[in-house]
Amino acid sequence: MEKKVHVFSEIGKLKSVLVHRPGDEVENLTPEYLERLLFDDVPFKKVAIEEHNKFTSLIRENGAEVLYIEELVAETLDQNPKIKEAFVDQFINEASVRKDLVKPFKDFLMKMTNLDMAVKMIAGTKKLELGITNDADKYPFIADPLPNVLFQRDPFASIGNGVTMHHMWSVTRNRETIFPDLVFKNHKRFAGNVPYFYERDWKDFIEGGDILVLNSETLIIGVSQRTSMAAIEKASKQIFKEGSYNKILVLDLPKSRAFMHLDTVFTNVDYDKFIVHPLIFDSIDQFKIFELSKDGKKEIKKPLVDVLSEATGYKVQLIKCGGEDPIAAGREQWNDGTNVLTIAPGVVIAYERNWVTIDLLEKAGVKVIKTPSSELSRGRGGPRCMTMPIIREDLPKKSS
Ligand SMILES: NC(=[NH2+])NCCC[C@H](N)C(=O)O
Repeated sequence: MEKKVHVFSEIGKLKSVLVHRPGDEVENLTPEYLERLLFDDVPFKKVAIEEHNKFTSLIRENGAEVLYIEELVAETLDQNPKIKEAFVDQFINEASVRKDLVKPFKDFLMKMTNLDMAVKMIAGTKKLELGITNDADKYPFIADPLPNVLFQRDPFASIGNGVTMHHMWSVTRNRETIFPDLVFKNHKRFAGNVPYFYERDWKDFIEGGDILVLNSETLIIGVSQRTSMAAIEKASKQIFKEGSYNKILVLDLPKSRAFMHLDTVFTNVDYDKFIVHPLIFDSIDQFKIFELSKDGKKEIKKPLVDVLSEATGYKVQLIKCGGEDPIAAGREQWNDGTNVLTIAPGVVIAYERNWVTIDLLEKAGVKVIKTPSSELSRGRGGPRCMTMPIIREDLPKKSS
């Protein structure tokens, strides 16, 4: 199978996926920085790494290649030594490093191996590490940590054979897209073969947690706290022109942190099955559905389940995260109960803590592979958020 980007569904057998194993960045957090850095707690690194290793070994055991963003960055720089300095300059510039620290920080990074440097860029650098102990300014970092690199779902999205490279909603997360942008433009495996449907320096914000590749004709994208309608409309022009797509269903969600992305309330787990938060299920009136096509945008005034049945060609079943119990629904949604990674039609990896939702999925005939999540869940992201598929097998064409 070709090695570039190939993702024409949310459920086709997963063959290659991008992740980041948590590192020192999750220990470069204190309560006062959590809100700005968009992390909800301070994970115990040792256990977070063990949990992540377990998660990736489950993916491998099920037949997919696991790629690490920090390794791809290092390989890209190994293959193209001439671009290293410009990349370091760009990183320093985007990290808003204080003027007088630019030179020592650049020397510090340039001396490292490419892999150590990529890992360090994600981890953040403390003034202490450069021997600065009595700075008048008490802010401890030269460059902030990037704890949300754990969530590879968001900085870009694989759509068909191309990607949308995102302008992310927050200043802190927007720095993350420098890594995949470097890789897709310069790594031998991808360079010249991955069309962009969105660029990181376009102004409207969009994030991968809102993008769901339903099949080879239809995408579903959420308008959320993180993704604006303007960005979707802009991306749609490129996608309709260069991709195989002719339709984007837009779900206009309530804008809040608990529902920051579409995949915190909605995921596709089988040909005819979606897992949804009761909010979507019960309050269909609280959000609007639009259809974008080459002919423009129109509102669709039909229940979500009918819209999905039409788009998939199956009689769609919606499975409620947390079932009928509003406490279980609220708790499990907060811990990413809807945020499962589908690794083949009807087979998902889920956080084992969300047992009410897991039980309902199993009753609906979905195979659930459980993965531990005490520490991984502290950043508010689940198995889907932690992964960006690079290759999925195509789904068989539906005969009827
Ligand atoms: N696709 C997702 N739901 N990603 C979750 C990202 C969580 C992350 N802490 C943030 O606020 O951005």
